[in-house]
Amino acid sequence: MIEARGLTKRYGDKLAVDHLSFTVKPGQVTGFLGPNGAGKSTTMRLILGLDAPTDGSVTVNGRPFAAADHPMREVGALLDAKAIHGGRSAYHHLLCLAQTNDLPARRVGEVLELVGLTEVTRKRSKGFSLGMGQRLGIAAALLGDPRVLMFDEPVNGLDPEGILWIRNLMKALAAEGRTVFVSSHLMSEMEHTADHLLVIGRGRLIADCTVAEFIEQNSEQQVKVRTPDAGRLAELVTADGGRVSTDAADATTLRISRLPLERIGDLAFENRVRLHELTPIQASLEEAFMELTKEAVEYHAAVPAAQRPSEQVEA
Ligand SMILES: Nc1ncnc2c1ncn2[C@@H]1O[C@H](COP(=O)(O)OP(=O)(O)OP(=O)(O)O)[C@@H](O)[C@H]1O
Repeated sequence: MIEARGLTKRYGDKLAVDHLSFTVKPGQVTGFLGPNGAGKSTTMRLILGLDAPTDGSVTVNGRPFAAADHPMREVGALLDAKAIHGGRSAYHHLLCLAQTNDLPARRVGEVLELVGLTEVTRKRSKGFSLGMGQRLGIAAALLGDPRVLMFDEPVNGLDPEGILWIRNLMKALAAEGRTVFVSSHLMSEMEHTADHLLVIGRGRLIADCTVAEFIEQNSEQQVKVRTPDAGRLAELVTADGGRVSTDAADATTLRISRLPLERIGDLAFENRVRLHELTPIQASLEEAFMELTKEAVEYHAAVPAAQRPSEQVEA
């Protein structure tokens, strides 16, 4: 369990973390989401005692982590996978960590097997691919068999097989009753991995809920309609209180919100508008996240006009 109360970190004029209060519970994967610069890494560093808060507090299993007697047995963290001594083999890197943390040497072999690095245990980590480095970082996090695990952007730069592996590992660790806290700016990834979400923007907490609640609260249900009579249907839907957007590249397809799918079908039937498709669209976590954090993004890129989504026809 991780508990933050009024956690605040200021760097000069910059309020990187702004009065964050949250609880990360065991037995589930908690995704820590936010756009670039939102304060995720700073929060993780504060949890681990690598930085001191300007105000507020954070505890791991009821105590500040800096006070832990056996840190690696309490928390396993993957913050920067590249922060390893490249000249050492995977085996020696982990052995060194085990010895300095009073952990049995047999754990080294166990975690190497768990992360699938048994074949390269004697190889210098300098020659490791990004994915192998990530696995080695995770092996180090698991060395002390901790109840709390923290991963900062663990899938960055990984191939689909590596992403799937990390996803399944995190779920398995949570199913064992551990606390799993994972940061990402990849919404699509969290959608498949996290049970619970904490979303921050500009250092502030903007959502603390399940994935399903997050999508429901932050996005509109839409309906995709394909019809050879799109102009007529758009008029009917708009007159009935619906909101229509069209795709500049495909004049026969409409996206409709604010009207139930059944009502759209009835309107088409009553007015002899032929439909070729009528599909409900569940907004993805990515879309819900963009909607929620659009005010909290630090740096906006200009979008060329041709790439902007459709034009809106308001009711
Ligand atoms: N040591 C530091 N000195 C000054 N400013 C800092 C420092 N560390 C972080 N910041 C600033 O604090 C803010 C939060 O940064 P942080 O790295 O925690 O965000 P993040 O959510 O992890 O971002 P990203 O997804 O890009 O990694 C940023 O504006 C960053 O520039």
